[in-house]
Amino acid sequence: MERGRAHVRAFVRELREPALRKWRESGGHVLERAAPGAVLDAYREAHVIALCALALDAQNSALTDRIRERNAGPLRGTGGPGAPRQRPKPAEHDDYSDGSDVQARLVEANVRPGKRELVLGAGAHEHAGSDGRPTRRVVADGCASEEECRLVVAGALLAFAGGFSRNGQSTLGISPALALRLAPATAAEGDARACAAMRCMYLLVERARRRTVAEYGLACELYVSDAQVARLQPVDDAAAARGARHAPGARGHDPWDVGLARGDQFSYWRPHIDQVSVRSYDFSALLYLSAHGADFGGGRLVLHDADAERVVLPRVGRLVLFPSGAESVHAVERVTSGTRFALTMWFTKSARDQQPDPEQRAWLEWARARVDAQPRGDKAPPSPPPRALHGRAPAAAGPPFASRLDGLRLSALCTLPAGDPLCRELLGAVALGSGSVERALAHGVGYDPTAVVDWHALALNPALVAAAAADGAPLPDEGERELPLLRADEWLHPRMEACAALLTALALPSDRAPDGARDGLHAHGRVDETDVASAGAGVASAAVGAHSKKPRAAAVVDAFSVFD
Ligand SMILES: O=C(O)CCC(=O)C(=O)O
Ligand SMILES: [Fe+2]
Repeated sequence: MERGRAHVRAFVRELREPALRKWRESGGHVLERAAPGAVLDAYREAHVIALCALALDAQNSALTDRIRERNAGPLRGTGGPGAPRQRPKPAEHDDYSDGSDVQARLVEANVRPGKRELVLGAGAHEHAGSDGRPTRRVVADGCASEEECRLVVAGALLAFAGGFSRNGQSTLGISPALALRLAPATAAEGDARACAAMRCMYLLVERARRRTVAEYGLACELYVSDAQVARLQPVDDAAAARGARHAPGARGHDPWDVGLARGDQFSYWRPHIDQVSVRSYDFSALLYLSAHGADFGGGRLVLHDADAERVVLPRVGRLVLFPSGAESVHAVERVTSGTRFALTMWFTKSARDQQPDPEQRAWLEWARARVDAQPRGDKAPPSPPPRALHGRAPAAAGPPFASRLDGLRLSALCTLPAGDPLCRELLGAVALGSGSVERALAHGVGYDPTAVVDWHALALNPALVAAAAADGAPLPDEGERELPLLRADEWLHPRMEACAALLTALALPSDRAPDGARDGLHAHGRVDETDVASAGAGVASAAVGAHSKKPRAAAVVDAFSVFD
């Protein structure tokens, strides 16, 4: 084990510089400009670890491919777990109508060169909108502090680690799934630091919701319909035209260019009406987390009104509000350099269309109570909510997860998007105890609950590695840079073993394939088939020639991949 750990440490040390470079390219430069503190350092370290894990996964799959080639006959065309996946092509949406005649007509009428341009400064602005009807837009500065904005960016970066983006755009839904991913359950009660970014996101959404109620003098209740962190980066036209996915900052494919984050199929620079995408949206709210000019070039918000283009320049902590309907045809100008981060929110008057997740509601209520406590100067802010899920309290008092590992497993599972049926089922299962999680998996992805569950397989998920580091890892300080990395070796170690085993297998003469691969694995020592399956399902299946029997772990991993 010690020798293995030394390898992991050497590996991480070697990858540290390129991983840090990647962190900057994926948006970390926004944080560096503002001299990050200890918490942000921890998020950056977690990101570096997640990227190292991703690089290992990339190595694993490259090796897997080579072994599959070597073992060509029996494995070719079987569509086994290691085979390239056929993903459905996203629908083309660039005819500017989305099936909406109103949007098509208003874009045609209002998006044209030569219009005068007016910059909207801070304040409330009343004027005729895109459809000529009077409307009110609000630009409010200082709605979030620099520190809050940086924390949200740090958390989002961690969640985006190694993820693809589409058309330079990545979005991160703020949901219970993300809550579990960024704030493993064991940290929720005791360690505010680990879930600081998540709480901050909820707090800011709630602040924006209240501000919208106040600015529009609403007598009715207003609910959160959707909320996400959006990252925009420059993208080259040819790739965008192909709808290609990019690793942020990458020019071609590199070891980091793997991931699970969802890209958005829309081009953000395309003029649109928010209500056309989701009918129940009543108000759109944007809280900018990085600054036009300082953090990125381009990226201005443009409202295409009948008489003029009204432009908003994003600044850190600046909130923009506008009704989501036909009065607000808008687009974001292309980002030409750097990284633009925004918290994008949509509110609805319809109780039916609010975000339905019970845990999220519990967190929102907590956030509301916290906002209430602030002006009163209460010394003790309310404690975070218990994890009430699907109307059921956790099985026992105290933390709902028996161990830290339990929390981490579930945080990995919960990288599924909120609203996804499997995600729902899993979240519901959390409330009932881990036996039900297995049953939910059995139902959702054909996981075999009677087999011995090898949860270690979930170490494949970069979020889990990141969570391991974010969850209570000692904060690095000068001279102790490696502390979180040492903890990460638990998670990286099995993958290192798998890589080494595969290399051994590759060195064997090809006439011994496919058994050669299996022998190679055993020859490597401590690695038996179970270990290898736990280190990488795709790797294992190719390496041991188990193409006809889908390993359990692969079933779980596939479940993630269909949603990305
Ligand atoms: O980020 C912005 O300024 C606007 C984003 C937007 O229009 C959208 O996400 O629908
Ligand atoms: Fe929009």
